[in-house]
Amino acid sequence: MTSVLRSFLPGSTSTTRSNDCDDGYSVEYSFAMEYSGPPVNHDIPQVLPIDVRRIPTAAVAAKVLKIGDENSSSSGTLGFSDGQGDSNQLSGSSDVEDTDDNCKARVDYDYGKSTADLPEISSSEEVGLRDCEDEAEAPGPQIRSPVVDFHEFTTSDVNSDGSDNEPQIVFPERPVILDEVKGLCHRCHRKNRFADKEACIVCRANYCSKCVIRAMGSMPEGRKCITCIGYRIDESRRGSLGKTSRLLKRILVDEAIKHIMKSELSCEVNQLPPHLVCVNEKPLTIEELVSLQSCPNPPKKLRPGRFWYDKVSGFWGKEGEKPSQIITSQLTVGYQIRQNASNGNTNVLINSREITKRERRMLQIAGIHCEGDPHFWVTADGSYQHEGMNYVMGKLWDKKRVKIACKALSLPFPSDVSNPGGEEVANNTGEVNLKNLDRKQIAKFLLVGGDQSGTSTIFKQAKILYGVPFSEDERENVKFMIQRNLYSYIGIILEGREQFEEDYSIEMRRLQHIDQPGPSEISEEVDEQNIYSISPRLKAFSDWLLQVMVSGNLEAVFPAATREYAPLIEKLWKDEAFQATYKRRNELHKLPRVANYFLDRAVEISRINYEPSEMDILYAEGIALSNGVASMEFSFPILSQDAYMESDNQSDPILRNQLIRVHENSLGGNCRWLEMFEDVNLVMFCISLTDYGEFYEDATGICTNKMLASKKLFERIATHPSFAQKNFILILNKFDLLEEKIEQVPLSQCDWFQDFSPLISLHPHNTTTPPLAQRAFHYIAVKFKRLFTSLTGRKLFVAPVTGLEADSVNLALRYGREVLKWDEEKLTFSMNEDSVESIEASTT
Ligand SMILES: Nc1nc2c(ncn2[C@@H]2O[C@H](COP(=O)(O)OP(=O)(O)OP(=O)(O)O)[C@@H](O)[C@H]2O)c(=O)[nH]1
Ligand SMILES: [Mg+2]
Repeated sequence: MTSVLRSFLPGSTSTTRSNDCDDGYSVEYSFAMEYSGPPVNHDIPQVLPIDVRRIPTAAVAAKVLKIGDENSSSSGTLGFSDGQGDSNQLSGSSDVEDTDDNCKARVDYDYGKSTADLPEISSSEEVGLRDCEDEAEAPGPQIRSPVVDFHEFTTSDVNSDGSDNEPQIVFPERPVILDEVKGLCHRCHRKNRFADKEACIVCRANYCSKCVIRAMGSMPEGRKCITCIGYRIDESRRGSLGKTSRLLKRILVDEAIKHIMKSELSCEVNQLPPHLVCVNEKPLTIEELVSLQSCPNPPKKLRPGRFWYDKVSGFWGKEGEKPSQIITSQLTVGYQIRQNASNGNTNVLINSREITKRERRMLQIAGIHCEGDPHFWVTADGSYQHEGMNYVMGKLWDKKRVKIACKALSLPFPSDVSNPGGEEVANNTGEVNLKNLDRKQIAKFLLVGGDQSGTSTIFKQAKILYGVPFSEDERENVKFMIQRNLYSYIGIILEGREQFEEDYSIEMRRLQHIDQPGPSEISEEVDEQNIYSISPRLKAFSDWLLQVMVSGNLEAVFPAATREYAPLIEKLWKDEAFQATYKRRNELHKLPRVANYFLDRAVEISRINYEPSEMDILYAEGIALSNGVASMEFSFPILSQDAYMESDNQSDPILRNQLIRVHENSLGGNCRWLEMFEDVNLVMFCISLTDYGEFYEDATGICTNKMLASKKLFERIATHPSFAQKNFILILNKFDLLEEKIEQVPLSQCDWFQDFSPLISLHPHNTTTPPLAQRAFHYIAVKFKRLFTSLTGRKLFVAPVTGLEADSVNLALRYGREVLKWDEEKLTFSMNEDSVESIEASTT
């Protein structure tokens, strides 16, 4: 039987179009295409209005391309009819061959302008047929265009899987056309290898920009030659469905492209034929395919083929191969999984499937014993147990080592561990996805240390460094703490003033007594001359403050009393006696070093409207902000100086880190709360380098060296079962203070450091020997390294730090990140070696 192609051309029926699409043509025409016919099972007639640009000379509205069931008897004949119903028969075209009773075609164009303005359109081009004239002129080999070959629609096209389901229509296939000459347009046969071409997604025939619209019409099923409409796409082109091309962008307006791409993706005939996807040996029905493709975590780039699916765990793979993906579990697709679905030969079963060697290796890395041919039951969340036992042994996906192992062994790992099925991903916005990403990649650092070791300083420094803002509450708390501390520093100075005043009086009296031994008027005179004496009002304030401090009520009085006493601080600051004492503040041993930083701005800080700067917050000492447990998330910014580093070493801002600071006191007796932190990746243990020369009296009155106390805490944490496999970095903090202290206080103050005997150069200008502080640091570091190795058999990393210096803290934290990276690389490397070995062993 013959299909009839009809061109409906009002006014002019068979003109030849010079199909120039040069730039500069801005005339648009629109046309619609309607197609109906049995091979295409369209419920709705496809009428697609399309704006086409750059069609020469006139505004043309070509509309309605219709393939209908007319003239079914005219074999080898093209029928054209004009708008008035006249028809022109173009017979003898051997290119036209109809094999389908049911196929009908009519091509109608409606030009909105007078014939003078019309482009010339050849009779056959609307349906993508070879233009005889073009062919005659066309250079190069004369390749004949594909024949119009409508598929015979038979009952065999109705696919039935034997189930009760409705029979499914199987769309016909068309052989692809393999051009022998590259760069040839299939319609005009002009050759230009460099010009963009558009290929038919069914037969792969290429068309140049001049011919594409003529060959493909309004593209109701996307980029198909008109003769390929109703045919299944070439599966190798599935990946490009819906992705527009440069050529289309050049010749069509955005709206039209959008429309075509939408149709290309959504029209029924272009969908993956369900019967070609076989899951657990069962060809899918359309319903099964839809449920598979619309599940929250569908198989990626699904193509026709044979697959296996473990519906309990969600593992998915090609038949005879290892799993390639974890899709949503519990989908009702396919038969029961076969034991040899993935061609495993390990005698280890997961959900009735014998797993592959790689999977067994992954289980071993996860610490799961695979001896004795075990049968495991693994659910979608990674919970695993021995088959038949009601005891969950653990969760695969919670183990970091498993993630690394899967990466190294090219095994799938759930994209979102907390939700392996991906339900949330499907329902939520990008914000949630970002959170998931963060959760996935976060590296946790636990910063822990003893009293005054500097953990809160390092924590605050990290906040400032990585732009993690202090909250309003934190700022307010620190403000009050700084103001309270200020009063305590002033109290210490006032206490010192009393002492200096008394010392001064005694000295003056002694001197005057030497000059004029005699009665008591002298003492009154001495008191008046005492440079450390203050006015009665300030004296009253001083007495009150010292009293508050002695009674331990400073916290109760301040910050409430700040407003009231701020003016007095200003007065005090101007007072000569106070200033004289302040000048001698180095003699006041109770005054912390950091006090200088705040006392220099005492008047400003005591004001009610004082706002602490980030530096103030950093320097603030006392119980606030990071008292107890504090946590922050951050990422390392890529620094410009990193540019010369290998790209691998550059920190990726997407990689998130979490710094958790915890003080010894928050760990409870025997550090029993430490197990709360068992999921951290790195422990940063902080010790103050000045501890070696400091002592404290415990509750029983025994004097203990602080370094030994820190050592004890270190031992306890290093050997804690929760941290048995963790990386450790020892932060030796307050290096700046060590530099000063080591010159005055020998390291041997601490019993553990008795054998520190650095060679001291006799030459004062010797520059080859490192400074004493450096050697002391090195010595302490080695002491701790040996201790750690003896306790754990592992390696300890050590970093010198000055908590008050940003660079120093930055380096230490980046060092931590590097340690984690090395660890991951080491693991990956060892696993790769192992897997290569095991794969080699299995193949030999
Ligand atoms: N000079 C100097 N001072 C430091 C350094 N690190 C911390 N400090 C100071 O040492 C004191 C104690 O530091 P913190 O960070 O509060 O110590 P901590 O670990 O929080 O200990 P607690 O305060 O007992 O909780 C503060 O006054 C800090 O300003 C440092 O590297 N150099
Ligand atoms: Mg502190």
